[in-house]
Amino acid sequence: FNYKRKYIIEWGQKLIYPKSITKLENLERFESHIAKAFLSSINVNKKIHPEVQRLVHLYLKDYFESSGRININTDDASANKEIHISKNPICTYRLLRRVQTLLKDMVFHKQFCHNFGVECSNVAYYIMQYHWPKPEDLEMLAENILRIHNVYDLDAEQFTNGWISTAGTNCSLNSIHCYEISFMAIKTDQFTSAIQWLELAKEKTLVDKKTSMVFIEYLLWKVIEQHNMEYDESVKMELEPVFFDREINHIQNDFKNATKLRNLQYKAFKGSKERYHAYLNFQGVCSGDTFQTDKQKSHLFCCVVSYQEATNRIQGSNSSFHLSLTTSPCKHSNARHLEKKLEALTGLVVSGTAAETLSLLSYSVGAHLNPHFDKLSFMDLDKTPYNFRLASIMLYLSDVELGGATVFTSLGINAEPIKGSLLLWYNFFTDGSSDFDTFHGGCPVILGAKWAANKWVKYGTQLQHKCSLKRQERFQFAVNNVYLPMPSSSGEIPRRED
Ligand SMILES: O=C(O)CCC(=O)C(=O)O
Ligand SMILES: [Fe+2]
Repeated sequence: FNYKRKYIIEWGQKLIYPKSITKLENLERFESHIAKAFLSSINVNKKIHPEVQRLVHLYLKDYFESSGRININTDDASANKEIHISKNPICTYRLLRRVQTLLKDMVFHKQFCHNFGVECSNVAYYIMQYHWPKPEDLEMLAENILRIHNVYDLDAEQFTNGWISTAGTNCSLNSIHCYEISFMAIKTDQFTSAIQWLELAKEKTLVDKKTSMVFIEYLLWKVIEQHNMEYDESVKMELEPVFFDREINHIQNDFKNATKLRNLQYKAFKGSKERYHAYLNFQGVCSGDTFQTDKQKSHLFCCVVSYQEATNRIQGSNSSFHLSLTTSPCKHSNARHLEKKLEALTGLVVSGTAAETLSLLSYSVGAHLNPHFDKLSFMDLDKTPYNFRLASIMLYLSDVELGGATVFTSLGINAEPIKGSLLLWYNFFTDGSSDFDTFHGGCPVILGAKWAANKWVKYGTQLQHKCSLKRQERFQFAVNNVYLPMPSSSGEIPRRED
């Protein structure tokens, strides 16, 4: 029992907030309860210490200003148990920041527990289990926001005002938040982004007066100098770090007339199979671009097969982005059921040692996975061809509101995650050589959460698969023991749905 307790606490502490969907959701639920409790006790209340009262008001104001909804009516927002905040990167930033600063300041006031006994004990109980969000949590979330902004090339003003795509919320960022995000950009040498976020901070300061304009301007001056120092015409087409296409003048918003190298470079290297250009193509394809010819498109198969129950039970695990549960074989009785379905679906043996144990993935807002090959397992110490991953089967366990596609950067394919569907590809050709077109990654989740699972099928035991002496021929897909029709020379494939 003791061992288990220790394990749970350590596990909880290791998983930092921005990576863990379940932790973020728990924090959101906890906060909605505590906000409701504050509201009711502050209305009834007795004598509250004026400073505590000020802190509680500050906290509640922030909470109701960024509760993840468009129409806020106080009761509705705190009573509703639905998850809103942790599905939106801006709301999540506000949530973590509020708990880390405002709630902590309030709880640590020496009069707080005298005035709010029940709430005091509830916070203590929560913190025992999950710990306070740390500055690193907020930094990671700021990086996620920068990533979403960069990869999808979003309009910064709309984004910071709570509009993402067609989804609006009441969560917005003020001048201090924009400054904090620019600071993260400086810290990670993303000077182009830092300039944009500082300009935003400057504009917002004019209205909200929350930061020192002089300080922001000074910082902006320094960042522009840094950008200009590192900018050099001759490195324009080198991919790192990312700059604008010219030096920036020290006049307001001059960056708006500069082209982002991200876009120039993408134009120049779109579709390039060079590994060096993969991230550029990742950004393009994540943003919805595809660059296949019709003939190439015709090689993609889409078939509907009956496939339902197996995925539901796996949800709810405390796995975080790319922290997969590969080390513990799934003992669930559904596991064999799932394996059987996968075997029928693919014609591959996926049970026992023929495949790796199912591994779970989860992506919270802003989380992503850089482009890579699957062909080698990082878990297996024995890196012989027996353990190579012949095929990757990826199951989508959830829908994602926005973003989170799986993209193949040299093929220019973009697969949207759809709950209950799976994506299957071979990492090798039938002659045993690697298929370099399988370079792929997971796009940042913009809104919502993404749950997926991987079943990697090992090369070793798939002897029933015909090998070939022909160079670079692709394996066929055997669904329910029937090989799917391959494209004809005209590129046409008969459609098959069963
Ligand atoms: O989440 C995705 O879309 C890709 C995941 C992946 O490629 C992997 O886990 O190896
Ligand atoms: Fe992968």
